Amino acid sequence: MAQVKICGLSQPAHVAAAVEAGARYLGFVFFAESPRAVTPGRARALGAEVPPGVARVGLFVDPDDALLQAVLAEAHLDLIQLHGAESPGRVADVKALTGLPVMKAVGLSAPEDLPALTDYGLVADLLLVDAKPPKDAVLPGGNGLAFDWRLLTGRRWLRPWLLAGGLTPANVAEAIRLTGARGVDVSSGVETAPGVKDSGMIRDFIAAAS
Ligand SMILES: O=C(O)c1ccccc1NCC(=O)[C@H](O)[C@H](O)COP(=O)(O)O
Repeated sequence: MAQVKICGLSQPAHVAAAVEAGARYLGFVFFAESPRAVTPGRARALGAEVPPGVARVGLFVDPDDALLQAVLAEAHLDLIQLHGAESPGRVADVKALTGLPVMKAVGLSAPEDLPALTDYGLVADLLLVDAKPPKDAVLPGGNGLAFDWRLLTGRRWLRPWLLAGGLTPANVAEAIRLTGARGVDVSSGVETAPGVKDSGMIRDFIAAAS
């Protein structure tokens, strides 16, 4: 079974559905422009009853130190996800500042994008291999866009990685088969509208990734 991250959670029922179905990672978005954004207090409450072995992931986009410190002062997080244009040096700085492992998202659309996975693999603890967002996108992730999974054929990186981008209950099994991913991440593929998760879709996604 691939490990599953359900990203952009904001409601207790959806956290419960994800945990009961076997999610390994729960993502909370700290990016104001996102329809999935939560406050640190909300994330703290959502993560309060999470059992050991399920990681609470804080998703940030080019955060400054003050934001990271403010969120961590209130919310209990186990992992930081950086989903902006953070450099490898900034990834290392965030690890040092927070004392938490960092997952770096890398957007792919063409073979030229692949070397970034090697560069970030030197500093990040985990990699999130996502679709590169369109140039006019408001959000750098969570857009429901897939990339050509064949780009990953035969590739290996220095760190464990999760596949993301346009995954749904209907396509995740095929995505895992084609890429060999041992972890998958979904946001809009388990929603009925932007930011509105669906417990049944969460369960279906995790079952299909098994
Ligand atoms: O989900 C968001 O709103 C978001 C906002 C800003 C940066 C990243 C964001 N999501 C990133 C994720 O981790 C998504 O799960 C990943 O990009 C896949 O999204 P989707 O294609 O919608 O499943």
